[in-house]
Amino acid sequence: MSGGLFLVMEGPNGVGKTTTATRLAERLRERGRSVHVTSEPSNTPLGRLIRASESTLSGRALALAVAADRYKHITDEIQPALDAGQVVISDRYVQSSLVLQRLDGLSLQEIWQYNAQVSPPSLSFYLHHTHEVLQRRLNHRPRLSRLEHDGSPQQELALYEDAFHFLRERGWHQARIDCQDLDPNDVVTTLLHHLEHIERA
Ligand SMILES: Nc1ncnc2c1ncn2[C@@H]1O[C@H](COP(=O)(O)OP(=O)(O)OP(=O)(O)O)[C@@H](O)[C@H]1O
Ligand SMILES: Cc1cn([C@H]2C[C@H](O)[C@@H](COP(=O)(O)O)O2)c(=O)[nH]c1=O
Repeated sequence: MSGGLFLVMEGPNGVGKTTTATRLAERLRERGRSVHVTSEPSNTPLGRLIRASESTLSGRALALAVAADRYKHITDEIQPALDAGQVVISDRYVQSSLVLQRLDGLSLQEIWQYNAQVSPPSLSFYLHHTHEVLQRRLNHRPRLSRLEHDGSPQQELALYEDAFHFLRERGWHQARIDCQDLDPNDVVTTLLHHLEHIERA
């Protein structure tokens, strides 16, 4: 992708994607960067429809709806921000589909078919934690989504590992961040080290 820098925050439910994306944006802004934080499903009528249909839209229909939202997200929001030289941080992207749609019964190959034409990010951060901590965080939530309820942190972690290897074989730039013993600021410091490395390259 041309222009700015396209970063993606991935990892199991409750690992800290949203927290980390927000704090990374703050730290980058302090360094004078212009940052656009976004998420998938997108904050558009289609993305909001997908979120609102979470309990009823499933399997192939959900996989296709999420992929359609992603292509529109790229053309309408991500690419224009990159063209304007911004750093774009997306809370969830393709690795999420390779996990969540698999939990919903699809194969990696089918999910990839729907996502094969997307723009690869400059760097995808895969946040990782122990299943015990993830389960504890989910236990504190007032309600769980259908996929959070149907899956488990252990299952999700195993599928995220598969997805990480699957994307690596396809040449995606990814960094696996072990968040154990790291508070949110430490996680962001680790991400910034990775960014310095890719921006030097
Ligand atoms: N590094 C961290 N250390 C301790 N707690 C954290 C850390 N990162 C996030 N948390 C806490 O974990 C909880 C889940 O964080 P967050 O909502 O950012 O996760 P998420 O991955 O975006 O979740 P979801 O995928 O379900 O939306 C929050 O209570 C947050 O404050
Ligand atoms: C990106 C993406 C999202 N989903 C679904 C799964 C959840 O219902 C929401 C994401 O909500 P969260 O607040 O970020 O946990 O969207 C999906 O099924 N597949 C995807 O690739």
